Amino acid sequence: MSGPVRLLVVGSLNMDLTVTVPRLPECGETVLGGDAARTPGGKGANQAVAARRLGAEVRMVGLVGDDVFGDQLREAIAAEGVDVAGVETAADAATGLAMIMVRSDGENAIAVAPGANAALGPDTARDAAGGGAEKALLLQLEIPVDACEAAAAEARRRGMLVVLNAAPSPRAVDARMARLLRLVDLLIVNEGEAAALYQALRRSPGSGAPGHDGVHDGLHDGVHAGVQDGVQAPGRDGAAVAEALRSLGPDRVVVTLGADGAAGAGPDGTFRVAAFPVTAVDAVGAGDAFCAALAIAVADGTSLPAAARRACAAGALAVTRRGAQGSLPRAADVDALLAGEPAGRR
Ligand SMILES: Nc1ncnc2c1ncn2[C@@H]1O[C@H](COP(=O)(O)OP(=O)(O)OP(=O)(O)O)[C@@H](O)[C@H]1O
Repeated sequence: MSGPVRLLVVGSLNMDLTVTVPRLPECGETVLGGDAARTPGGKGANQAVAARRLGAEVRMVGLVGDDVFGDQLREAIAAEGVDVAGVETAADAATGLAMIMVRSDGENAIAVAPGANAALGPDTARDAAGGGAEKALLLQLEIPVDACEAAAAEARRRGMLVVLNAAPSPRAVDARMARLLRLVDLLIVNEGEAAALYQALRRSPGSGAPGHDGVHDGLHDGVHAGVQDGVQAPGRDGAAVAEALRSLGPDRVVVTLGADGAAGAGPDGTFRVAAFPVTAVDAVGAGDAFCAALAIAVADGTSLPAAARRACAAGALAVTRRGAQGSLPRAADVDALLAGEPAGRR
């Protein structure tokens, strides 16, 4: 490796308010929970911290509100060593807020109030991508799509690797989302996000997406239904779905499959990566650790399957600990798990 990978994250910062619950409430129901916690989060900030802990040099660009949460978020990621010069304060906006419920088996449900994140404009995003010497740009969908598009276009013009974690799930692939996807080199989605994009792909005429055989398959051998907002995942397996999603633009696509690992597709074909067996405590942060690890490894020239294996190790370690940023593993932890040391020894 020729020094640390330099990564730019243009994305969200949220304060996470987390309550542990014995089960996730039904509509109209109140469930009495246990401990509550207030911790720094937001997919952008989480992935920035994850990448930093995994050894990258990271610059974050985003917006917080003019309030105490905003100051706390900026301080939290600065304390991790992330460059926060591009994290600005939006006047007249509250800091983004995420309400998280975590079930005892680690599964979660989340509602986000975007606040200042929604005010991040395309000019700021474009300037961010044009103003550094990073090798890769890492984006998520907790900021406006036109900001992502502006950053991605500029990053691509500069020859950077453009990575998009299409989370939270896009509700529709409208013209702007379609344009963004065509600017992306590496797309990372979980099962629900993959299902939503796949459905959109199949609805578009002449998409070339494989047909549905009438069986309500999950993304991976029928283990999970892959349902998000009523959308049924139609593919037979994650690798086939990843391959189909390449027709949206990204050359490389990786689908995360929770406790079943990940699947992907690239110019060299499709692959599956098994999950590392761990005791799940809290799934929050797994996706963020995975995305950061994958982006760094691919930016560093690692093959996609090997990068996905490393990312699975990072994701597995994140589920063994509570919280979002607090649960993110360090490079040495990932190296140890890849070398066969059981998770939790560190
Ligand atoms: N229970 C688990 N055991 C082992 N590895 C896991 C487990 N859950 C997640 N992972 C790892 O983390 C990766 C990301 O997890 P997942 O597919 O749940 O993403 P996500 O839905 O984006 O997560 P998040 O809940 O953080 O938003 C998986 O591909 C897998 O490698």
